[in-house]
Amino acid sequence: MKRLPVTFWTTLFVTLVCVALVALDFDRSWLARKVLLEQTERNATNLARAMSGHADDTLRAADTCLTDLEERIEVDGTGPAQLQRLHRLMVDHVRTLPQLNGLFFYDETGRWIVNSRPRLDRAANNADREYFRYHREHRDAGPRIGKPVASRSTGRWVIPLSRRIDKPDGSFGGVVLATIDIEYFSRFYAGFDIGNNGAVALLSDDGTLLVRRPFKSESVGISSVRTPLYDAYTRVARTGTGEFRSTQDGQVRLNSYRPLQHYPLFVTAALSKDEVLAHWWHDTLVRTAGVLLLAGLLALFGQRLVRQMRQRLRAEQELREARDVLASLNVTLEKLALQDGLTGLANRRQFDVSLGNESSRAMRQGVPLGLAMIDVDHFKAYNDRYGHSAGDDCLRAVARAIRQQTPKRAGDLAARYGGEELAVLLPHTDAAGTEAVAERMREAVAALRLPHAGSPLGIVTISGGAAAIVPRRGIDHAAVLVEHADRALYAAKATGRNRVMRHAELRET
Ligand SMILES: Nc1nc2c(ncn2[C@@H]2O[C@H](COP(=O)(O)OP(=O)(O)OP(=O)(O)O)[C@@H](O)[C@H]2O)c(=O)[nH]1
Repeated sequence: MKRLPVTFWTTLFVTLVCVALVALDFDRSWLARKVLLEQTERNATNLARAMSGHADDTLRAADTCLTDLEERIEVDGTGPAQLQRLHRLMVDHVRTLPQLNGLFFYDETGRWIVNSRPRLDRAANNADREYFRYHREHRDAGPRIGKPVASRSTGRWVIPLSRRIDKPDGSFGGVVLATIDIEYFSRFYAGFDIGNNGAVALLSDDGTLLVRRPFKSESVGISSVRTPLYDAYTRVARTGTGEFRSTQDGQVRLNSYRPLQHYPLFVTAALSKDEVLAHWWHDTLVRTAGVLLLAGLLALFGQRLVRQMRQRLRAEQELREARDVLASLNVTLEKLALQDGLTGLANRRQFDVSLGNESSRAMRQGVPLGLAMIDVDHFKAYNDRYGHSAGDDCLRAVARAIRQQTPKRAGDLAARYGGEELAVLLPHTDAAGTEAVAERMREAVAALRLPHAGSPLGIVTISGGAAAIVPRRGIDHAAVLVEHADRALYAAKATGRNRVMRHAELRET
């Protein structure tokens, strides 16, 4: 499988980190929102429970007064002394129970008989009130909670709580009424922290709105039957929570609703979802902006890093290629510098270096160093007859034959010494050995049988001069060796060519 480049992994890593950052932040925000909404729902439920208990207690205290009054009227009658006592009792109750706006007793015609007010308006008549008509027509003994009305005696909004009075014969004997101040509930509800857009309300089971915060007098007594909240209360469950849009102000709220324990009423506490989530939105937007900025910076740095890595990798690749080109160029240059272009043998420069090195080595080791100087016979004539280019070909052929005959020991070197003159350096070789090698070379060239009309033999031949010395310190042995070999070559030329001569002095060494 192809290995993916490091830039790919870096890009992948940076991308993953960025995505993980954003995903973690999103998850955290969503969890915070969930927790906040759950907390809000719990708050609304606790509020509804407190309201329900409070309303129950409020009504029960008022109802207890009514039961007390009912019993006294039915047992003691309504003589002047009894009425006076009833008046005192009513005043007492209203003083001690802050929720009570007033206590009243009307006879069977609706006439005001006694109440908790200091002055009694005997001309007033409440026979037209809904609760009065109800008790006149129904015999049930339980208390009745009526629709809120503006009190005739005080002008304040009150909730009527009433009970029927029976005469000893069981016929209708009038109504005792407690009016409960809506203000009392409003004051209690004002103490709740429901934010700016929260709402709480007390409603009767028939859907009539009794008290609401925020308070609007035109809302008191209206019907909530066609609201999603009432629908849920009557059709789904009498205790529950839900998200409903208010028909009063159009706000979506988290509602918790529950009935009163002893009276046909229910309460609802509703907290505005938008308001609850406003802080969360603010926090989330600020943090998300931060996280996005961070991720953006990371991506930017990552991108720069990857670009730099790419550039570096490209530069490294280019460097490697340049180095390879340079290396091969160097090899070529080296070869060019050390090789003779025409014959492919070592050039004069390499010959001189090798001669110096081998001479020193031979001196250190005390061994002989042999040198054969070789020259093509009558080469001028060859050139003249066959042309310079053919002369070059001839030189190449001679060089090839000499290279083939050059021993392959370390240090053995065949070189073009200059013009048509060649030199063969043979370390560890004495004069006889050198002569033998040169002789083999001569034979090999003759065996080529290259035609040479300018030569008495009719073929290309070579002459060789062989010499060897054991170099000693203090003398330029290299120069001496070349001179000896040259002299031997000269002798070979002088004595007829196509032969190899050994330098005479060497025989003495
Ligand atoms: N074609 C060709 N000729 C060369 C080259 N180098 C030297 N020569 C020729 O080799 C000839 C050498 O001639 P000489 O040194 O006078 O002697 P020769 O004709 O070989 O006669 P002997 O050496 O006495 O047998 C000259 O004519 C040079 O021009 C070369 O690279 N190519």
